[in-house]
Amino acid sequence: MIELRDVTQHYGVRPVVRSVSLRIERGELAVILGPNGMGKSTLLGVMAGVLSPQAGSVHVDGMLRKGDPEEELAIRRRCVYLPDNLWMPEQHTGREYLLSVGRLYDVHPERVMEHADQLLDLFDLKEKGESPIVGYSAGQKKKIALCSALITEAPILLLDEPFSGGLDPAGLLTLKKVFQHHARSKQLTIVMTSPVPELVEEIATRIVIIQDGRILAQGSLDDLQRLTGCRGSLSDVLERLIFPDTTRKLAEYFQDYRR
Ligand SMILES: Nc1ncnc2c1ncn2[C@@H]1O[C@H](COP(=O)(O)OP(=O)(O)OP(=O)(O)O)[C@@H](O)[C@H]1O
Repeated sequence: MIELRDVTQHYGVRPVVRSVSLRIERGELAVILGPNGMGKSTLLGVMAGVLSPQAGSVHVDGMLRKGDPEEELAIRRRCVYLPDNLWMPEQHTGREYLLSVGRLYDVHPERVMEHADQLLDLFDLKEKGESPIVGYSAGQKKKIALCSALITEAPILLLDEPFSGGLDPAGLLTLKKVFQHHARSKQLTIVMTSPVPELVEEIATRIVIIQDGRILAQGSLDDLQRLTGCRGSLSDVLERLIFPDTTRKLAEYFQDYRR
């Protein structure tokens, strides 16, 4: 379980996350959704402990984030955080990287070996996994980064834009199915950011819509549809909530274009 209590995060004097309170239960697949620059990655960074909020607190399974050093260590063992642009040791092969991350998280060596094979196969990296990461395409690097989060078998995954970075349709589908399975069957808590509703609509059990660093609305798609009175897709719901002017602006633009 992850709980944020009245969290505020500034860059310099500028508040980017403003008084956010949020509770995500075990087994939930929560998506922080909103337009670019609204504070999604910052909010995730606060949950991950890479940023220290100026006000408020973060609790993971009842332990205070960045409080007692032993509790912080226990939290780090339970959480894996994947930033959008993960640094990876590019001279090593994808397989070597996965094995070292698995060891770091104390996964049994035999299990790590077996799981690395399965993940490389699942994401079509069986051959590529044997060569240095430096020679991977952008999508292949993204896949290895995602595999490195999965190989930890950590119960809490914090993922910044896991669906971005050039994943192919097979990669996107695989990732969605893996996330759904892990949340439902293994009761993993998965929190991810995304600016694109279409990519997360079918898997999110909770959608947290962020605008200007505040939670505008949250709940299941059903909840958000009820709130907005819109029975359409998540994209339609988001348009009602955040982009009510988009259709008008497009009409005006095309009108001007014809002149
Ligand atoms: N290190 C930083 N220093 C100063 N300002 C920052 C820093 N990181 C982000 N910001 C600013 O904070 C705001 C929120 O950024 P953030 O990356 O959290 O948004 P986001 O919703 O994740 O955006 P995107 O969808 O584009 O990834 C933006 O205006 C951004 O310019």
